[in-house]
Amino acid sequence: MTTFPPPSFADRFQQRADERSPFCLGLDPSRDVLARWNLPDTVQGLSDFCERLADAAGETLAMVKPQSAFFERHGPEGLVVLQRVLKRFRAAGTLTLLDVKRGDIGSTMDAYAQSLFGKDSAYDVDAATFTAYLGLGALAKTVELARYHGACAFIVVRSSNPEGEPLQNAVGKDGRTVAQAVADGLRKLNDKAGRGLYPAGAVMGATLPPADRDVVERLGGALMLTPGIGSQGAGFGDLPKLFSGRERQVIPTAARSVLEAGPDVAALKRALEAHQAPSRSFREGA
Ligand SMILES: O=C(O)c1cc(=O)[nH]c(=O)n1[C@@H]1O[C@H](COP(=O)(O)O)[C@@H](O)[C@H]1O
Repeated sequence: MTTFPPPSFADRFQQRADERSPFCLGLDPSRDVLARWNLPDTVQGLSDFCERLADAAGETLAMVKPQSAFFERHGPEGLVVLQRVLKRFRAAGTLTLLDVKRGDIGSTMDAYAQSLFGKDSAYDVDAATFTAYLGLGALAKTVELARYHGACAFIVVRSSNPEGEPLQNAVGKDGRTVAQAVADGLRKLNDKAGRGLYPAGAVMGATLPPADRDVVERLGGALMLTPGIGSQGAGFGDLPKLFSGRERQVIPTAARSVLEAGPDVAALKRALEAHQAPSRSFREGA
C-alpha cells in the first residue's frame, strides 16, 4: 500500500542514516575503474561492476549515487543497466540519488523532472542533482515535483572542484556572491514547501575553505551532499570546520576512494566501512 502524501526524503534519509550511516557511495564506473576491476569496457562489464558492488554493499548503505555520465557513455543499453542497479539498491532499502546535474529553462526542466521522480517515471529516484546557471526560478517546479513525490533536488551551491570558485564567488549587483544568492533562494524554496520537508538539498564540497561557512548558514535546515572526500583531497576531518553544528544535515559522499579497493568483495566491504565509520562519528558529533 502506498501512503499519500509520501514521507519526505529528509525524514527517510534521517531514518536510514541513523540505522546505517549517512555515507553515500558514488557509483562512478569509469574506464579506469573497470580496467582496475579486470572488467571489459562494455555494457556487460558495466553490469558486472554494478552487481559486484551491490553484493559488497548488501543492506549496509543509506544512500547510493550513480553518476549518470558513466552509464550514458554506453548509450541506451548503459541506461538499462542504470535502471537495473537503481532497482537493486532500492530493494536493499538504499536511497538512490542520480547524479545527472540537470539545468535548463523551466519547460525543459519539467520534462527532466518527470523522467526522474515518481513511480511511473523512467528512473524513479529518491533524489537527483541540478545546477542553477539558468536561474534558480527555473528549478522551482522541479523542487515542487520532488516534494510531491517525497524526493529531493540537490542543487549545486559550491562545488568541490577548484574551477568552480571564480564563478560561484562572483559578486552580483546586490553585493552577494552567486553562491550566497543560490543558497538564499534554495532556503526560500524549502520555506515555501512547508515545515520540515526540505525538498531542496545543496551540494557543498568537502574541499571548501572555512569562508564558505557563511553559505552553509544561509541554507538553513537543508540537507547537504558533500563530495570531495578521498580522491579530491578532503578528509572526514575537514567536515567540522564547515559543517559543525549541522552534522545531521551532512551527507558525506565519495566514489573513487572506495571503488579503488575493488574488485575483491571483502576488500570493498572494508573500504566501505572505512568511509561509513567516520561518517557516523561525524554525525554523532564525536
Ligand atoms: O554532485 C556531485 O556529486 C559532485 C559535485 C561536486 O561538486 N563535485 C563532485 O566531484 N561531484 C561528483 O562526485 C563524483 C566524484 O567523486 P570522487 O570519485 O569521490 O572524487 C563525480 O561523480 C562528480 O560528478
